[in-house]
Amino acid sequence: MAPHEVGGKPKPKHSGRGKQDVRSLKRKRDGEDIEKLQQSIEALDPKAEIKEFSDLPLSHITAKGLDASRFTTLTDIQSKSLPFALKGRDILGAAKTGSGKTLAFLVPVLENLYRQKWTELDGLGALIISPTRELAIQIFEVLRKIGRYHTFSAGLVIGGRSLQEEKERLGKMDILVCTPGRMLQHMDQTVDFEVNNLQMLVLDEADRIMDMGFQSSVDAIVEHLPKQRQTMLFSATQTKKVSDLARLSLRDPEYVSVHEAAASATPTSLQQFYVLTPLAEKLDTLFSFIRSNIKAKIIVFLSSGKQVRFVYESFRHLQPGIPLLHLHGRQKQAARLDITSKFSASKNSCIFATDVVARGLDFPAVDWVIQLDCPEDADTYIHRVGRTARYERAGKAVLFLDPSEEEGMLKRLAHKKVPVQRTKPREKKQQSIKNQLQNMCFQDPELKYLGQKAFVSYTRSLHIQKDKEVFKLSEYDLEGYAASMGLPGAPKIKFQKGDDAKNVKNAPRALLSSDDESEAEAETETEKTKGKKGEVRTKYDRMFERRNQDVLSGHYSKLVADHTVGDSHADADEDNDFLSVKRVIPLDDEDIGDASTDLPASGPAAKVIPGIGKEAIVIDSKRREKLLKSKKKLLKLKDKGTKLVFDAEGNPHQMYELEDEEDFQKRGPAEIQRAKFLEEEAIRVQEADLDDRELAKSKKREKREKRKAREAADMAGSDEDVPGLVAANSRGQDDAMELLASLPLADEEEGRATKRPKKWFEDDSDDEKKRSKKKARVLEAPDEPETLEDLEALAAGLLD
Ligand SMILES: Nc1ncnc2c1ncn2[C@@H]1O[C@H](COP(=O)(O)OP(=O)(O)OP(=O)(O)O)[C@@H](O)[C@H]1O
Repeated sequence: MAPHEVGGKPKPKHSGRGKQDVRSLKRKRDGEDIEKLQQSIEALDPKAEIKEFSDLPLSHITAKGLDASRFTTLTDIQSKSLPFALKGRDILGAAKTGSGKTLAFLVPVLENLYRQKWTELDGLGALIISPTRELAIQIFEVLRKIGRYHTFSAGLVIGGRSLQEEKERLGKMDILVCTPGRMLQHMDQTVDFEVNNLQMLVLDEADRIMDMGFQSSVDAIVEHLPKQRQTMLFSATQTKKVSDLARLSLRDPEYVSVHEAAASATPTSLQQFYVLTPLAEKLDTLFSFIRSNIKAKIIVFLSSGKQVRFVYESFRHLQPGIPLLHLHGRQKQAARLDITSKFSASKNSCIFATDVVARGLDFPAVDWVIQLDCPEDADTYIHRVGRTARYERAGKAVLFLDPSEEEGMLKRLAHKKVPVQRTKPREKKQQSIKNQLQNMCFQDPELKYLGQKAFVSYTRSLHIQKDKEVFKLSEYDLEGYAASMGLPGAPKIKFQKGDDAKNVKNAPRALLSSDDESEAEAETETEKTKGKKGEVRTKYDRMFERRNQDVLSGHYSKLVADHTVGDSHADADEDNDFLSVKRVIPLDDEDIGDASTDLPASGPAAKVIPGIGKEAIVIDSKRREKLLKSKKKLLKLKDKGTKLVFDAEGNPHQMYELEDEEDFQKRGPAEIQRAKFLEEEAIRVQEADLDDRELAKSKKREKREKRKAREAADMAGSDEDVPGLVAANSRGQDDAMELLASLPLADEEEGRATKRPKKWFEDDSDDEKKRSKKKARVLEAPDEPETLEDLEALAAGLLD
């Protein structure tokens, strides 16, 4: 949480009695102010046409904050809802994107608490719920700006920080801006978090909160709150669903829907177009568009985080000449904040984003909103285009439609009063990036893999769309799309029945399997680690829950086989795959040389691939790959090498070469030659044996003589003493007993071992393990080291 004193102005210092006088005077004056304010509010005609903030009965500190933030004139939604909200009425507010809804609820929050002289001793006064972290941060920033002269403390509860730290500060807050999941976690877990006194509840982007899978969280939050309170719901696309009202226990709410009678549901300063581009051409069209708008600020919406990552990564390589950014829910919070502020600050850049993250965000001066993947419904369309043409600024939006989507989507947009007109990309500006993408995917397996995942997630999103009049899966050219992404084929996908696009897409991340892309924000720590019944789910549990586990592995093995060996034998056992990507690597010397890149594997996975004549290796697990990063293991796989002998002319020969058959015959029958060879060799061995014996004898003799000489020298320099103590004295020990005393006794050794202070992380079993390890090591050491490994083992034992 980022706690913050909303009003942070230093108070003037006074001393003694003077200080008390000033305080009581101030209190009296504030009391009068508040009383006057209250009267003005009661007298306020909520239907009066109010144009300026200065015409509203606001406290001087809120007025000063608004003025300092340069807010003077009211927007439509502010002018229509503020009088009711200031009077404490429940509000159901709907207004177009970028029309100033944030101030429409923040001003009443500050004012109504101020008039009640709210302090932290009263507990939490207002709770503002937002569907996404980014939007919550944005609301909090506006609150800080306009509330800078107030003395309320306000906090952000959006997750991503230490729960404990948040817990400690929660009790001191007057106003909280939060995402639903994290808030609920605190309500359930934080002991002294007092919400019984809450005065105001605000739901920004209420329709989104409701259909993003947060219903149950919101229900649970509302259950903790007192029934007597003011509730305000704001959204760009208002629904008057009775069920929603019942759930939030709104009391006689005022419907403020400023643009209901307007000719369009989108700002009039927004120009909206659509282009018909078959799926297989949309990346080309997008790239051409970006290339010809490199001085603009562009947002491109895609259907999933994987799509976002693939398009971002591949376009980055293509360098269109404009800074590229990407934003999706799988990014870490800090990275997301960094990206949003970079995009906000930039004059020209292009950001690829998913819906959930970018919803409600107020990026200044966006020129273009591009919808590369068709939105799931007209409301999503409205939210997306709402990122441009905000607060009286101009903006343009382009929707990319596959011919099969055209009729259905245009019908939906017309129904929601969204005026779009068809436009065509200029032929001569159109350029194809298909070949480049193919090259890139061929050279960079990571990118190809990303492309495959993006393809799968996109296709799946089409499958789970509810509106089958718009999304007709069989009519898309999916093979063509895969090819346009640079993939050598379309991965096969098994679809699950009964998936609901909105639920899957908007459900909190934790509720989905890790393969699903969702950017919903209400991820709680408990949800993250625990399953439905509260049991802890491990990485492996999640792995087993994944759908379409073999989609990519099967496809990938095929690709690799096609590309690397041109033979399908490589994936003969692909049916046994478990989400594994096999890489087939021909085993030649260069491959072995570069152990850091593609490593061949040993063991059962090694196969001879027909067609290349060499042993090739299938890497089917990370563990195997890691194991093989040892040069020693690699050497085993390498050819052993052959010993050569050189003749007088310096020509190399094998140690044993077959001699010419005719020469051999000339020397007589084979049997006689063999007997002769054996006789000669026996004589040679006998001679060699004599030499060896002679050598051994002379060595023994030499040793004996040396020992005698040493003993004679010792006898000459010592007293008549006990021979056993000679060695001790010869090492410079004055008293032989000293040496003996310093040696441990057999049972003392054991005693000392038990007395040895234990390291805090050791336990008895560790000791035992160590001891048995030592024993095992000694036993394992071979009597006579034969190989390099034996020598190493022996050396390791000696060092111990
Ligand atoms: N009275 C005002 N005077 C000048 N600028 C304003 C005023 N009210 C709001 N704005 C500006 O208009 C922009 C849009 O405001 P805001 O984000 O509140 O819109 P919104 O209706 O909540 O949009 P969305 O539905 O997309 O979330 C902001 O940049 C804000 O600073």
